[in-house]
Parts: sequence; structure tokens; C-alpha cells
Amino acid sequence: MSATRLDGKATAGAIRTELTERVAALTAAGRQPGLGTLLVGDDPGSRWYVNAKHSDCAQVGIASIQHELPADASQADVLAVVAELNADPACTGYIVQLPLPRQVSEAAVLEAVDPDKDADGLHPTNLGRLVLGVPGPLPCTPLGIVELLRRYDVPLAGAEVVVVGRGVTVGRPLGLLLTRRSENATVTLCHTGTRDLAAHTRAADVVVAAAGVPGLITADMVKPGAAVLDVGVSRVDGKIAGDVAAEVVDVAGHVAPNPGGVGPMTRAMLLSNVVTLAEQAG
Ligand SMILES: Nc1nc(=O)c2c([nH]1)NC[C@@H]1CN(c3ccc(C(=O)N[C@@H](CCC(=O)O)C(=O)O)cc3)C=[N+]21
Repeated sequence: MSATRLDGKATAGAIRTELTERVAALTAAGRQPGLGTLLVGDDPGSRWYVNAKHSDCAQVGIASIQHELPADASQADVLAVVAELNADPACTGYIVQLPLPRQVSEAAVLEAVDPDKDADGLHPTNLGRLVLGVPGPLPCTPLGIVELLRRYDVPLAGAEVVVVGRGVTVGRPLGLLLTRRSENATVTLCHTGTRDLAAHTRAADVVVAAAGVPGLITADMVKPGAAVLDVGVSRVDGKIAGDVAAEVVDVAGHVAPNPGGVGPMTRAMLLSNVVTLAEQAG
């Protein structure tokens, strides 16, 4: 038996089609949404992601505002572009592509983003709103994971979910999202300090692997029928390697592969955030 594939690519396509209508309504009212991006440096992976985000935008009618800085840009250079995006009326939401070069403080840059244009949901105010349960833009990867499970009717209410990884973009906020009353999952957040990872994952109905350790989750660590989502992005010999070993499909009930699973959903949720922010803007 092989697991049902959680097809993030197809699901993201469906979400983009749904967004097209909302974008058309805004555009007709003279309020076309615009996604801004700032790419610092020339990492090919980062460049690929940013380009993909803009081609998604073109597909749904969102305008693109692209900024770039060289790898040796100073923090002041980055903050100047952030200020420009904050002031640009055509930009209704934007992201600063992470990671940033060493000499630039990610915390300082994220804090400088206008929370009302924070398409990543990573501004301290918006992360605080997530903790408080107050509406605001939410981090794209956690949103994409929840939306993918919802569309495939994988139940979360009462489910045991193990999240592996405590990063600020995925693991930490995902735990907060899944434990809201609307999702009602029970979450165990595992990380490099977890003593017996396999004991946790074996008890889980849903495993989200976001550790960035290739092949970390093996078949013997998965309860038969569980849903396993691979969010790990590592590069091994220039190819993307996920956190989930290939043979997990023989044990799991659902698998979100990588690529083709959560990655495209992350981009779809970014567009969704940009459209929602545009609807809320004056
Ligand atoms: N400010 C910021 N916001 C982000 O959301 C952000 C970021 N920085 N830095 C990097 C990570 C990573 N990330 C991905 C987005 C799309 C895919 C994606 O679409 N992947 C495809 C294709 C993968 C490929 O073939 O290269 C897939 O999984 O099928 C993956 C990873 C967003 N991130």
C-alpha cells in the first residue's frame, strides 16, 4: 500500500484560480494588489523562489515590484529599500527573502517592515497577534500546511501532531496555528534537543518534518496510516533533499512530498496574504 499524495502543486494551482476573482475585483476598483520582494545577494535557490513568486503573481493579476541588492549590501542599504517598500502605494504586501547575508540583522529588518504590508507574517507584531489569537497576516508555510491538510480532509481536531523543528518561519508558528481552537490539534514540538524523537513520531497522527536534516524521518518512525509532511529543504549534490526518507510512503496514509508538497502551498499562501492585505488597505 502506498500513501495518498498530498499534491501541493495542484492544490496551489486551485488556490491561485480562486484568488484570481478577488484580484480582479480589487483591480476593477483601482486597488490592484502588488507584491514587493527584496532579494539580497545572488544565491540561486533564493533567486528561484523569488522568480517563482513573481510568475505566480503574473498568473493571478497581482503586480510585481522587484528590488535587488548585492551580497555585500549593508544593513542601512537593506533598511532603505524596506522604507521605500513601506512608502510605495503600489506595494500592498512584500517580503524580504531570507536568509540575509551575515552583516545584516534579520531581526532588525523584519521589525522595520510595516506590519500592514507584512506578507510573510513574520513581523513581531504579527507573530504577537498569532500568540494572542488576534487577526493578522500569518506565516505562509504554516498556513500552507494547514490548508493542504484541510483540503485533503486529514483531520486535525483532537489529532496528535508532531512538528520537528522550532524555526521561526515554520515550526514555532505552526505549533501556535495548530493549537488554535479552529484547528484543535495537540502539538508536540520536537527539535535537536529532543531525547527520543522516534518515540514521539511513532505516536503521531500527523508528522511535520521541518528540521532540514535529509532523511531524518524513516519508515520505522511512522505510525501506519499517519500523515507525513516533508518541509525540509536541504541541497545534496545540487538536488533538493527533504527530511523524509523515500520508504515512508509504504507506511504512511498521506505524504506531502518535497518537492511538490508544501513548497508550492507556501507560495500560494503568500499570494493569499497579499490579496487579503490589499483588501484591508484603505
Ligand atoms: N522571506 C521569506 N519568505 C519565505 O517564505 C521564504 C524565505 N524568505 N526564504 C526561503 C524559504 C523557502 N521557501 C520556499 C518557497 C517555495 C518553495 C517551492 O515552491 N518549492 C517547489 C519547487 C522546489 C524546486 O524544485 O526548487 C516545490 O517544493 O515543489 C520552496 C521553499 C520560502 N521561503
